[in-house]
Amino acid sequence: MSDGSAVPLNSQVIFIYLTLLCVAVLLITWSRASIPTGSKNPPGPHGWPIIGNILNLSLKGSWNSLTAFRKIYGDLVFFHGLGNNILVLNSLDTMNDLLDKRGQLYSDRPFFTMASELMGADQTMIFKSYCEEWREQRKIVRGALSPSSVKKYHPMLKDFAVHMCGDIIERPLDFCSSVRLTAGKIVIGFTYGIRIESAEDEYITDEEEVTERVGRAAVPGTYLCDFVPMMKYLPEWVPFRKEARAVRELAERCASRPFETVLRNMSQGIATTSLVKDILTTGKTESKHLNGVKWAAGSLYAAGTETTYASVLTFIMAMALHPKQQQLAHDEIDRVVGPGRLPQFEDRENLPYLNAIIKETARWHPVVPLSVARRTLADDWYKGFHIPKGTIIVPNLWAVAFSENVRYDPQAFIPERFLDEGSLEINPATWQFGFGRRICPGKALAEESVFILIAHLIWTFSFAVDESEGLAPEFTEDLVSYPKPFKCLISPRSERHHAGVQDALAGDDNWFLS
Ligand code: HEM
Repeated sequence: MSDGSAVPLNSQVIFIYLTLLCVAVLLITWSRASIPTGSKNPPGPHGWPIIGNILNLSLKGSWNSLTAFRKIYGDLVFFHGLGNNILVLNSLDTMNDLLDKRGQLYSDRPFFTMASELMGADQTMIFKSYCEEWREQRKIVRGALSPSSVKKYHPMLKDFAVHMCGDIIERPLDFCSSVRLTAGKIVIGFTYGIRIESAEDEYITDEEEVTERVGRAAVPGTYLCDFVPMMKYLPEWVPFRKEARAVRELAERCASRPFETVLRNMSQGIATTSLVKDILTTGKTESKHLNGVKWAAGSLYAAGTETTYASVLTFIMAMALHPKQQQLAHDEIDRVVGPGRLPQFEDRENLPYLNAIIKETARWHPVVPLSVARRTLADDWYKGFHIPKGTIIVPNLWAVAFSENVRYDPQAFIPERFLDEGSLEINPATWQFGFGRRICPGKALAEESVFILIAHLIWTFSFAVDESEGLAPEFTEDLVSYPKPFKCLISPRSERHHAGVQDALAGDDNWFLS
Protein backbone atom coordinates (compact mmCIF):
# COMPACT_ATOMS: atom_id res chain seq x y z
CA MET A 1 0.00 0.00 0.00
CA SER A 2 2.74 2.34 1.05
CA ASP A 3 4.40 1.91 -2.38
CA GLY A 4 1.29 3.05 -4.16
CA SER A 5 0.96 6.38 -2.29
CA ALA A 6 4.68 7.30 -1.99
CA VAL A 7 5.20 8.06 -5.67
CA PRO A 8 2.25 10.47 -6.11
CA LEU A 9 3.13 12.20 -2.79
CA ASN A 10 6.71 12.87 -3.97
CA SER A 11 5.45 14.18 -7.31
CA GLN A 12 3.05 16.51 -5.53
CA VAL A 13 5.79 17.87 -3.26
CA ILE A 14 8.07 18.44 -6.24
CA PHE A 15 5.22 20.06 -8.16
CA ILE A 16 4.46 22.41 -5.22
CA TYR A 17 8.15 23.30 -4.82
CA LEU A 18 8.47 23.99 -8.52
CA THR A 19 5.32 26.12 -8.51
CA LEU A 20 6.58 28.14 -5.54
CA LEU A 21 9.94 28.57 -7.23
CA CYS A 22 8.31 29.79 -10.44
CA VAL A 23 6.09 32.21 -8.51
CA ALA A 24 9.15 33.55 -6.66
CA VAL A 25 11.08 34.01 -9.93
CA LEU A 26 8.06 35.70 -11.53
CA LEU A 27 7.61 38.02 -8.55
CA ILE A 28 11.28 39.02 -8.50
CA THR A 29 11.34 39.60 -12.26
CA TRP A 30 8.01 41.43 -12.15
CA SER A 31 9.20 43.70 -9.37
CA ARG A 32 12.41 44.47 -11.32
CA ALA A 33 10.42 45.14 -14.47
CA SER A 34 8.11 47.44 -12.52
CA ILE A 35 10.83 49.64 -11.09
CA PRO A 36 9.71 53.17 -11.93
CA THR A 37 11.59 54.36 -14.99
CA GLY A 38 14.69 56.33 -14.18
CA SER A 39 15.37 55.02 -10.66
CA LYS A 40 18.03 52.49 -11.62
CA ASN A 41 18.69 51.48 -15.19
CA PRO A 42 17.97 54.11 -17.85
CA PRO A 43 14.29 54.39 -18.78
CA GLY A 44 12.60 52.25 -21.38
CA PRO A 45 9.23 50.76 -22.34
CA HIS A 46 7.31 48.93 -19.64
CA GLY A 47 8.46 45.32 -19.18
CA TRP A 48 6.95 41.91 -18.44
CA PRO A 49 8.17 39.18 -16.11
CA ILE A 50 11.16 37.27 -17.48
CA ILE A 51 10.95 38.69 -21.00
CA GLY A 52 11.25 42.28 -19.69
CA ASN A 53 10.76 44.79 -22.50
CA ILE A 54 13.20 43.20 -24.92
CA LEU A 55 10.42 42.24 -27.32
CA ASN A 56 9.62 45.95 -27.79
CA LEU A 57 12.88 46.10 -29.69
CA SER A 58 12.45 44.79 -33.21
CA LEU A 59 15.82 43.95 -34.65
CA LYS A 60 15.51 44.87 -38.31
CA GLY A 61 15.24 48.44 -39.53
CA SER A 62 14.28 49.67 -36.08
CA TRP A 63 16.07 53.06 -36.36
CA ASN A 64 12.85 54.98 -36.93
CA SER A 65 11.00 53.49 -33.98
CA LEU A 66 14.04 53.87 -31.73
CA THR A 67 14.26 57.52 -32.72
CA ALA A 68 10.57 57.93 -31.84
CA PHE A 69 11.34 56.54 -28.33
CA ARG A 70 13.54 59.61 -27.78
CA LYS A 71 10.45 61.77 -27.30
CA ILE A 72 9.22 59.49 -24.50
CA TYR A 73 12.40 58.36 -22.76
CA GLY A 74 15.10 60.81 -23.85
CA ASP A 75 18.64 60.14 -25.06
CA LEU A 76 18.98 56.76 -23.34
CA VAL A 77 16.50 53.92 -23.90
CA PHE A 78 17.04 50.69 -22.00
CA PHE A 79 15.73 47.26 -22.97
CA HIS A 80 16.17 44.12 -20.90
CA GLY A 81 14.90 40.59 -20.57
CA LEU A 82 15.85 36.96 -21.23
CA GLY A 83 19.22 37.68 -19.65
CA ASN A 84 20.12 40.53 -22.03
CA ASN A 85 20.48 44.29 -21.57
CA ILE A 86 20.46 46.66 -24.54
CA LEU A 87 21.01 50.40 -24.28
CA VAL A 88 20.12 52.60 -27.25
CA LEU A 89 21.95 55.93 -27.47
CA ASN A 90 19.75 58.55 -29.13
CA SER A 91 22.00 61.63 -29.18
CA LEU A 92 25.45 62.65 -30.34
CA ASP A 93 26.37 63.85 -26.83
CA THR A 94 25.73 60.46 -25.24
CA MET A 95 27.67 58.73 -28.05
CA ASN A 96 30.65 61.02 -27.53
CA ASP A 97 30.45 60.76 -23.73
CA LEU A 98 30.30 56.97 -23.60
CA LEU A 99 31.94 55.60 -26.77
CA ASP A 100 34.69 58.17 -26.99
CA LYS A 101 35.40 59.62 -23.54
CA ARG A 102 34.78 56.30 -21.72
CA GLY A 103 36.35 54.23 -24.51
CA GLN A 104 38.11 51.86 -22.08
CA LEU A 105 34.69 50.50 -21.00
CA TYR A 106 32.72 50.81 -24.25
CA SER A 107 34.99 49.46 -27.01
CA ASP A 108 34.13 45.76 -26.91
CA ARG A 109 31.79 44.14 -29.48
CA PRO A 110 28.88 41.74 -28.85
CA PHE A 111 29.77 38.11 -29.34
CA PHE A 112 27.91 35.82 -31.78
CA THR A 113 28.45 32.10 -31.30
CA MET A 114 27.62 31.35 -34.95
CA ALA A 115 29.20 34.28 -36.82
CA SER A 116 32.12 35.12 -34.52
CA GLU A 117 33.15 31.75 -33.17
CA LEU A 118 31.91 29.00 -35.47
CA MET A 119 32.26 30.84 -38.78
CA GLY A 120 35.49 32.46 -37.61
CA ALA A 121 34.46 36.07 -38.27
CA ASP A 122 36.12 37.01 -34.97
CA GLN A 123 39.41 36.83 -36.84
CA THR A 124 38.40 40.07 -38.56
CA MET A 125 38.77 43.46 -36.93
CA ILE A 126 35.10 44.39 -36.96
CA PHE A 127 33.97 41.31 -34.96
CA LYS A 128 37.01 41.09 -32.69
CA SER A 129 36.56 41.68 -28.99
CA TYR A 130 38.52 44.54 -27.44
CA CYS A 131 41.73 42.56 -27.07
CA GLU A 132 45.43 42.62 -27.88
CA GLU A 133 44.91 41.03 -31.33
CA TRP A 134 42.39 43.74 -32.20
CA ARG A 135 44.87 46.44 -31.13
CA GLU A 136 47.51 44.79 -33.29
CA GLN A 137 45.21 44.75 -36.36
CA ARG A 138 44.28 48.43 -35.87
CA LYS A 139 47.98 49.30 -35.56
CA ILE A 140 48.81 47.35 -38.72
CA VAL A 141 46.32 49.24 -40.92
CA ARG A 142 46.59 52.69 -39.28
CA GLY A 143 49.43 54.03 -41.42
CA ALA A 144 48.30 52.42 -44.68
CA LEU A 145 44.76 53.81 -44.31
CA SER A 146 45.81 57.31 -43.21
CA PRO A 147 44.70 60.30 -45.32
CA SER A 148 48.23 60.84 -46.66
CA SER A 149 48.65 57.16 -47.69
CA VAL A 150 45.25 57.13 -49.38
CA LYS A 151 46.40 59.97 -51.66
CA LYS A 152 48.73 57.49 -53.40
CA TYR A 153 45.64 55.72 -54.68
CA HIS A 154 44.06 58.74 -56.35
CA PRO A 155 45.00 57.53 -59.87
CA MET A 156 43.44 54.12 -59.14
CA LEU A 157 40.25 55.65 -57.76
CA LYS A 158 39.91 57.94 -60.79
CA ASP A 159 40.48 55.00 -63.11
CA PHE A 160 37.66 53.05 -61.43
CA ALA A 161 35.36 56.08 -61.51
CA VAL A 162 35.83 56.39 -65.30
CA HIS A 163 35.26 52.66 -65.81
CA MET A 164 32.10 52.80 -63.74
CA CYS A 165 30.76 55.63 -65.92
CA GLY A 166 31.75 53.70 -69.07
CA ASP A 167 29.86 50.63 -67.78
CA ILE A 168 26.78 52.68 -66.99
CA ILE A 169 26.84 54.32 -70.44
CA GLU A 170 26.83 50.83 -71.98
CA ARG A 171 24.30 49.25 -69.62
CA PRO A 172 22.32 52.06 -67.95
CA LEU A 173 19.74 49.66 -66.53
CA ASP A 174 22.44 47.75 -64.65
CA PHE A 175 23.73 50.77 -62.75
CA CYS A 176 23.34 49.04 -59.36
CA SER A 177 25.67 46.20 -60.42
CA SER A 178 28.18 48.67 -61.89
CA VAL A 179 28.36 50.61 -58.64
CA ARG A 180 28.60 47.43 -56.57
CA LEU A 181 31.41 46.05 -58.70
CA THR A 182 33.26 49.36 -58.55
CA ALA A 183 33.08 49.42 -54.74
CA GLY A 184 34.50 45.87 -54.63
CA LYS A 185 37.23 46.73 -57.16
CA ILE A 186 38.29 49.70 -55.03
CA VAL A 187 38.69 47.68 -51.84
CA ILE A 188 40.48 44.75 -53.54
CA GLY A 189 42.65 47.08 -55.63
CA PHE A 190 43.54 49.18 -52.61
CA THR A 191 44.16 46.24 -50.27
CA TYR A 192 46.01 43.85 -52.58
CA GLY A 193 46.80 45.76 -55.79
CA ILE A 194 44.78 43.14 -57.70
CA ARG A 195 42.77 44.34 -60.66
CA ILE A 196 39.28 42.89 -60.94
CA GLU A 197 37.80 42.75 -64.43
CA SER A 198 34.28 41.49 -63.90
CA ALA A 199 31.64 40.68 -61.31
CA GLU A 200 32.25 36.99 -62.04
CA ASP A 201 35.84 37.20 -60.81
CA GLU A 202 36.29 34.64 -58.01
CA TYR A 203 37.80 37.21 -55.65
CA ILE A 204 34.53 39.12 -55.86
CA THR A 205 32.10 36.18 -55.86
CA ASP A 206 33.80 34.55 -52.84
CA GLU A 207 33.94 37.79 -50.88
CA GLU A 208 30.32 38.63 -51.68
CA GLU A 209 29.24 35.18 -50.54
CA VAL A 210 31.10 35.36 -47.23
CA THR A 211 29.84 38.89 -46.57
CA GLU A 212 26.27 37.77 -47.20
CA ARG A 213 26.44 34.55 -45.15
CA VAL A 214 28.28 36.08 -42.18
CA GLY A 215 26.03 39.16 -42.33
CA ARG A 216 22.97 36.93 -42.07
CA ALA A 217 24.45 34.97 -39.16
CA ALA A 218 25.25 38.20 -37.29
CA VAL A 219 21.56 39.13 -37.03
CA PRO A 220 20.60 37.81 -33.57
CA GLY A 221 17.91 35.18 -33.88
CA THR A 222 19.05 33.70 -37.19
CA TYR A 223 20.71 30.78 -35.42
CA LEU A 224 19.49 29.26 -32.16
CA CYS A 225 23.05 28.57 -31.02
CA ASP A 226 23.45 32.31 -30.33
CA PHE A 227 20.91 31.91 -27.53
CA VAL A 228 22.03 28.41 -26.52
CA PRO A 229 25.83 28.47 -26.95
CA MET A 230 26.16 24.83 -25.76
CA MET A 231 24.76 23.85 -29.17
CA LYS A 232 28.17 24.57 -30.63
CA TYR A 233 29.24 21.16 -29.29
CA LEU A 234 26.68 19.35 -31.48
CA PRO A 235 28.23 17.04 -34.10
CA GLU A 236 29.57 18.43 -37.37
CA TRP A 237 26.77 16.88 -39.47
CA VAL A 238 24.06 19.08 -37.86
CA PRO A 239 23.05 21.61 -40.59
CA PHE A 240 24.14 24.81 -38.80
CA ARG A 241 27.54 23.26 -37.96
CA LYS A 242 27.96 22.29 -41.63
CA GLU A 243 27.09 25.84 -42.69
CA ALA A 244 29.57 27.25 -40.16
CA ARG A 245 32.36 25.05 -41.45
CA ALA A 246 31.66 25.90 -45.09
CA VAL A 247 31.70 29.64 -44.36
CA ARG A 248 34.82 29.32 -42.22
CA GLU A 249 36.66 27.63 -45.09
CA LEU A 250 35.44 30.22 -47.58
CA ALA A 251 36.48 33.08 -45.29
CA GLU A 252 39.91 31.53 -44.87
CA ARG A 253 40.24 31.31 -48.67
CA CYS A 254 39.13 34.94 -49.10
CA ALA A 255 41.76 36.14 -46.65
CA SER A 256 44.57 33.82 -47.82
CA ARG A 257 44.38 33.76 -51.62
CA PRO A 258 44.87 37.46 -52.42
CA PHE A 259 47.34 37.79 -49.55
CA GLU A 260 49.50 34.98 -50.94
CA THR A 261 49.30 36.55 -54.39
CA VAL A 262 50.83 39.74 -52.99
CA LEU A 263 53.57 37.75 -51.21
CA ARG A 264 54.36 35.90 -54.46
CA ASN A 265 54.35 39.08 -56.53
CA MET A 266 56.59 40.80 -53.99
CA SER A 267 59.11 37.98 -54.11
CA GLN A 268 59.16 38.29 -57.92
CA GLY A 269 59.41 42.09 -57.71
CA ILE A 270 56.17 42.62 -59.63
CA ALA A 271 53.76 43.65 -56.83
CA THR A 272 51.89 46.90 -57.49
CA THR A 273 51.18 49.48 -54.79
CA SER A 274 48.78 48.14 -52.17
CA LEU A 275 48.02 48.29 -48.48
CA VAL A 276 49.45 44.79 -47.91
CA LYS A 277 52.63 45.56 -49.85
CA ASP A 278 53.01 48.83 -47.94
CA ILE A 279 52.65 47.12 -44.57
CA LEU A 280 55.02 44.29 -45.44
CA THR A 281 57.63 46.65 -46.83
CA THR A 282 57.60 48.99 -43.88
CA GLY A 283 56.68 46.70 -40.93
CA LYS A 284 57.89 43.57 -39.14
CA THR A 285 57.44 40.35 -41.08
CA GLU A 286 57.76 37.41 -38.68
CA SER A 287 55.10 34.74 -39.23
CA LYS A 288 52.93 35.66 -36.21
CA HIS A 289 52.79 39.17 -37.58
CA LEU A 290 52.01 37.87 -41.10
CA ASN A 291 48.82 36.27 -39.83
CA GLY A 292 47.78 39.59 -38.26
CA VAL A 293 48.40 41.38 -41.58
CA LYS A 294 46.44 38.72 -43.47
CA TRP A 295 43.36 39.13 -41.28
CA ALA A 296 43.65 42.91 -40.93
CA ALA A 297 43.58 43.09 -44.74
CA GLY A 298 40.88 40.41 -44.88
CA SER A 299 38.66 42.62 -42.69
CA LEU A 300 38.38 45.38 -45.24
CA TYR A 301 36.23 43.94 -48.04
CA ALA A 302 33.10 43.34 -45.99
CA ALA A 303 33.48 46.62 -44.09
CA GLY A 304 34.39 48.79 -47.09
CA THR A 305 32.42 47.50 -50.08
CA GLU A 306 28.78 47.61 -48.97
CA THR A 307 29.24 50.98 -47.27
CA THR A 308 30.78 52.61 -50.36
CA TYR A 309 28.10 51.03 -52.56
CA ALA A 310 25.36 52.26 -50.23
CA SER A 311 26.67 55.84 -50.25
CA VAL A 312 26.86 56.07 -54.05
CA LEU A 313 23.55 54.32 -54.72
CA THR A 314 21.75 56.55 -52.22
CA PHE A 315 23.23 59.55 -54.04
CA ILE A 316 21.85 58.31 -57.40
CA MET A 317 18.41 57.85 -55.86
CA ALA A 318 18.52 61.27 -54.20
CA MET A 319 19.47 62.93 -57.50
CA ALA A 320 16.67 61.23 -59.44
CA LEU A 321 14.18 62.34 -56.79
CA HIS A 322 15.48 65.93 -56.51
CA PRO A 323 15.92 67.45 -59.98
CA LYS A 324 16.37 71.03 -58.68
CA GLN A 325 19.32 70.08 -56.49
CA GLN A 326 20.71 67.99 -59.34
CA GLN A 327 20.51 71.01 -61.62
CA LEU A 328 22.43 73.14 -59.11
CA ALA A 329 25.14 70.48 -58.93
CA HIS A 330 25.32 70.34 -62.74
CA ASP A 331 25.59 74.14 -62.91
CA GLU A 332 28.40 74.13 -60.37
CA ILE A 333 30.42 71.36 -62.02
CA ASP A 334 30.01 73.03 -65.42
CA ARG A 335 31.35 76.28 -63.96
CA VAL A 336 34.27 74.73 -62.09
CA VAL A 337 35.27 71.77 -64.27
CA GLY A 338 33.52 72.39 -67.60
CA PRO A 339 32.74 69.77 -70.24
CA GLY A 340 36.31 69.61 -71.59
CA ARG A 341 37.83 67.45 -68.86
CA LEU A 342 36.83 64.98 -66.15
CA PRO A 343 36.73 66.04 -62.48
CA GLN A 344 39.88 65.71 -60.36
CA PHE A 345 40.41 65.38 -56.61
CA GLU A 346 41.82 68.91 -56.64
CA ASP A 347 38.39 70.24 -57.74
CA ARG A 348 36.81 69.21 -54.47
CA GLU A 349 37.44 72.42 -52.55
CA ASN A 350 35.86 74.42 -55.38
CA LEU A 351 32.65 72.36 -55.40
CA PRO A 352 30.86 73.46 -52.22
CA TYR A 353 27.40 72.53 -53.50
CA LEU A 354 28.48 69.02 -54.47
CA ASN A 355 30.15 68.62 -51.07
CA ALA A 356 26.92 69.73 -49.43
CA ILE A 357 25.01 67.14 -51.49
CA ILE A 358 27.43 64.41 -50.36
CA LYS A 359 26.88 65.41 -46.72
CA GLU A 360 23.11 65.63 -47.19
CA THR A 361 23.06 62.18 -48.81
CA ALA A 362 24.85 60.75 -45.75
CA ARG A 363 22.34 62.50 -43.46
CA TRP A 364 19.19 61.82 -45.50
CA HIS A 365 19.77 58.07 -45.26
CA PRO A 366 22.72 57.13 -43.01
CA VAL A 367 24.57 54.15 -44.44
CA VAL A 368 25.02 52.33 -41.11
CA PRO A 369 21.95 53.66 -39.27
CA LEU A 370 22.61 51.88 -35.99
CA SER A 371 26.41 52.00 -36.34
CA VAL A 372 28.07 48.77 -35.18
CA ALA A 373 27.01 47.64 -31.70
CA ARG A 374 29.36 47.72 -28.72
CA ARG A 375 29.33 45.86 -25.38
CA THR A 376 30.26 47.23 -21.95
CA LEU A 377 33.23 45.64 -20.22
CA ALA A 378 32.22 46.61 -16.67
CA ASP A 379 29.38 48.21 -14.70
CA ASP A 380 29.10 51.93 -15.29
CA TRP A 381 27.03 54.87 -14.02
CA TYR A 382 25.99 57.71 -16.31
CA LYS A 383 23.65 60.61 -15.61
CA GLY A 384 22.54 58.82 -12.45
CA PHE A 385 21.69 55.55 -14.24
CA HIS A 386 23.31 52.17 -13.86
CA ILE A 387 24.55 50.54 -17.06
CA PRO A 388 25.32 46.89 -16.23
CA LYS A 389 28.42 45.05 -17.41
CA GLY A 390 27.76 43.18 -20.68
CA THR A 391 25.11 45.65 -21.88
CA ILE A 392 24.89 45.83 -25.68
CA ILE A 393 25.19 49.47 -26.76
CA VAL A 394 23.39 50.57 -29.93
CA PRO A 395 24.42 54.03 -31.18
CA ASN A 396 21.36 55.18 -33.12
CA LEU A 397 22.97 57.38 -35.79
CA TRP A 398 19.54 57.86 -37.35
CA ALA A 399 18.52 59.90 -34.30
CA VAL A 400 21.50 62.19 -34.90
CA ALA A 401 20.69 62.56 -38.61
CA PHE A 402 17.05 63.30 -37.87
CA SER A 403 17.58 65.59 -34.92
CA GLU A 404 14.70 68.05 -34.77
CA ASN A 405 16.77 70.70 -33.11
CA VAL A 406 17.68 72.24 -36.47
CA ARG A 407 16.50 75.01 -38.78
CA TYR A 408 15.64 72.85 -41.80
CA ASP A 409 13.08 70.05 -42.03
CA PRO A 410 15.00 66.86 -41.20
CA GLN A 411 12.75 64.76 -43.45
CA ALA A 412 13.54 66.81 -46.58
CA PHE A 413 16.59 66.57 -48.83
CA ILE A 414 18.13 70.05 -48.46
CA PRO A 415 21.89 70.29 -49.18
CA GLU A 416 21.71 74.02 -48.35
CA ARG A 417 21.56 73.14 -44.64
CA PHE A 418 25.31 72.47 -44.89
CA LEU A 419 26.03 75.79 -46.62
CA ASP A 420 24.12 78.00 -44.22
CA GLU A 421 26.47 79.32 -41.53
CA GLY A 422 23.59 79.85 -39.11
CA SER A 423 22.51 76.23 -39.45
CA LEU A 424 23.00 73.96 -36.44
CA GLU A 425 23.47 70.94 -38.64
CA ILE A 426 26.39 68.69 -37.66
CA ASN A 427 28.70 67.44 -40.38
CA PRO A 428 28.00 63.69 -40.88
CA ALA A 429 31.78 63.14 -41.10
CA THR A 430 31.77 63.54 -37.30
CA TRP A 431 29.30 60.71 -36.67
CA GLN A 432 28.71 58.47 -39.69
CA PHE A 433 32.03 56.63 -39.17
CA GLY A 434 31.47 55.85 -35.51
CA PHE A 435 33.39 56.93 -32.43
CA GLY A 436 36.46 56.65 -30.25
CA ARG A 437 38.81 53.70 -30.36
CA ARG A 438 36.70 51.74 -32.85
CA ILE A 439 36.02 54.60 -35.25
CA CYS A 440 36.04 53.39 -38.86
CA PRO A 441 39.69 53.03 -39.92
CA GLY A 442 38.64 53.28 -43.60
CA LYS A 443 37.24 56.84 -43.23
CA ALA A 444 39.83 58.53 -45.46
CA LEU A 445 39.51 55.92 -48.22
CA ALA A 446 35.72 56.05 -47.98
CA GLU A 447 35.58 59.84 -48.23
CA GLU A 448 37.96 59.99 -51.18
CA SER A 449 36.23 57.12 -53.04
CA VAL A 450 32.74 58.46 -52.50
CA PHE A 451 33.76 61.95 -53.64
CA ILE A 452 35.46 60.88 -56.87
CA LEU A 453 32.72 58.38 -57.84
CA ILE A 454 29.97 60.93 -57.21
CA ALA A 455 31.88 63.73 -58.98
CA HIS A 456 32.25 61.52 -62.08
CA LEU A 457 28.60 60.51 -61.98
CA ILE A 458 27.29 64.06 -61.73
CA TRP A 459 29.74 65.28 -64.40
CA THR A 460 28.71 62.55 -66.84
CA PHE A 461 25.02 61.84 -66.28
CA SER A 462 21.52 63.15 -65.78
CA PHE A 463 19.32 61.13 -63.44
CA ALA A 464 15.54 61.09 -63.64
CA VAL A 465 12.58 59.15 -62.29
CA ASP A 466 10.91 57.03 -64.95
CA GLU A 467 7.47 58.62 -64.75
CA SER A 468 5.76 55.46 -66.00
CA GLU A 469 7.18 53.55 -63.01
CA GLY A 470 7.53 56.23 -60.32
CA LEU A 471 10.14 55.91 -57.58
CA ALA A 472 9.23 55.27 -53.95
CA PRO A 473 12.43 55.15 -51.88
CA GLU A 474 12.84 51.77 -50.22
CA PHE A 475 15.94 50.71 -48.34
CA THR A 476 17.33 47.45 -47.01
CA GLU A 477 17.03 47.04 -43.25
CA ASP A 478 20.29 45.33 -42.39
CA LEU A 479 23.43 46.61 -40.69
CA VAL A 480 24.35 48.49 -43.86
CA SER A 481 21.26 50.04 -45.41
CA TYR A 482 21.04 50.90 -49.12
CA PRO A 483 18.30 51.41 -51.70
CA LYS A 484 16.53 48.23 -52.76
CA PRO A 485 16.93 47.72 -56.54
CA PHE A 486 15.16 50.61 -58.23
CA LYS A 487 14.61 51.89 -61.74
CA CYS A 488 15.90 55.26 -62.80
CA LEU A 489 16.66 56.89 -66.14
CA ILE A 490 20.37 57.55 -66.46
CA SER A 491 21.77 59.17 -69.60
CA PRO A 492 24.94 61.07 -70.56
CA ARG A 493 24.37 64.81 -70.27
CA SER A 494 25.59 65.50 -73.80
CA GLU A 495 27.63 64.03 -76.65
CA ARG A 496 30.64 65.84 -75.21
CA HIS A 497 30.25 64.22 -71.81
CA HIS A 498 29.76 60.82 -73.44
CA ALA A 499 32.90 61.35 -75.54
CA GLY A 500 34.83 62.58 -72.50
CA VAL A 501 34.35 59.23 -70.76
CA GLN A 502 35.10 57.23 -73.94
CA ASP A 503 38.33 59.21 -74.51
CA ALA A 504 39.43 58.68 -70.93
CA LEU A 505 38.77 54.93 -71.33
CA ALA A 506 40.67 54.76 -74.63
CA GLY A 507 43.65 56.61 -73.17
CA ASP A 508 43.44 54.48 -70.03
CA ASP A 509 46.97 54.25 -68.68
CA ASN A 510 45.99 51.22 -66.59
CA TRP A 511 47.18 52.24 -63.17
CA PHE A 512 47.79 48.64 -62.10
CA LEU A 513 50.32 47.93 -64.81
CA SER A 514 52.19 51.21 -64.51
C1 HEM B 1 30.88 55.56 -46.43
C2 HEM B 1 31.58 54.53 -46.09
C3 HEM B 1 31.73 53.98 -44.70
C4 HEM B 1 30.98 54.20 -43.58
C5 HEM B 1 29.74 55.08 -43.44
C6 HEM B 1 31.56 53.41 -42.51
C7 HEM B 1 31.07 53.37 -41.21
C8 HEM B 1 31.61 52.59 -40.21
C9 HEM B 1 31.08 52.53 -38.87
C10 HEM B 1 29.86 53.29 -38.35
C11 HEM B 1 31.85 51.66 -38.17
C12 HEM B 1 31.69 51.27 -36.69
C13 HEM B 1 32.54 52.19 -35.86
C14 HEM B 1 32.27 52.10 -34.38
O1 HEM B 1 32.10 51.01 -33.82
O2 HEM B 1 32.21 53.18 -33.74
C15 HEM B 1 32.87 51.17 -39.07
C16 HEM B 1 33.84 50.24 -38.71
C17 HEM B 1 34.79 49.76 -39.60
N1 HEM B 1 35.01 50.17 -40.89
FE1 HEM B 1 33.92 51.54 -41.92
N2 HEM B 1 32.65 52.74 -43.00
C18 HEM B 1 32.80 53.07 -44.32
C19 HEM B 1 33.79 52.62 -45.18
C20 HEM B 1 34.83 51.80 -44.83
C21 HEM B 1 35.92 51.43 -45.70
C22 HEM B 1 36.10 51.92 -47.14
C23 HEM B 1 36.72 50.57 -44.99
C24 HEM B 1 37.99 49.89 -45.39
C25 HEM B 1 38.47 49.74 -46.57
C26 HEM B 1 36.13 50.40 -43.68
C27 HEM B 1 36.62 49.59 -42.68
C28 HEM B 1 36.07 49.46 -41.41
C29 HEM B 1 36.56 48.53 -40.41
C30 HEM B 1 37.71 47.54 -40.58
C31 HEM B 1 35.76 48.71 -39.26
C32 HEM B 1 35.86 47.97 -37.93
C33 HEM B 1 36.71 48.78 -36.96
C34 HEM B 1 36.82 48.14 -35.59
O3 HEM B 1 35.93 47.40 -35.19
O4 HEM B 1 37.83 48.42 -34.92
N3 HEM B 1 34.99 51.16 -43.62
N4 HEM B 1 32.71 51.75 -40.29
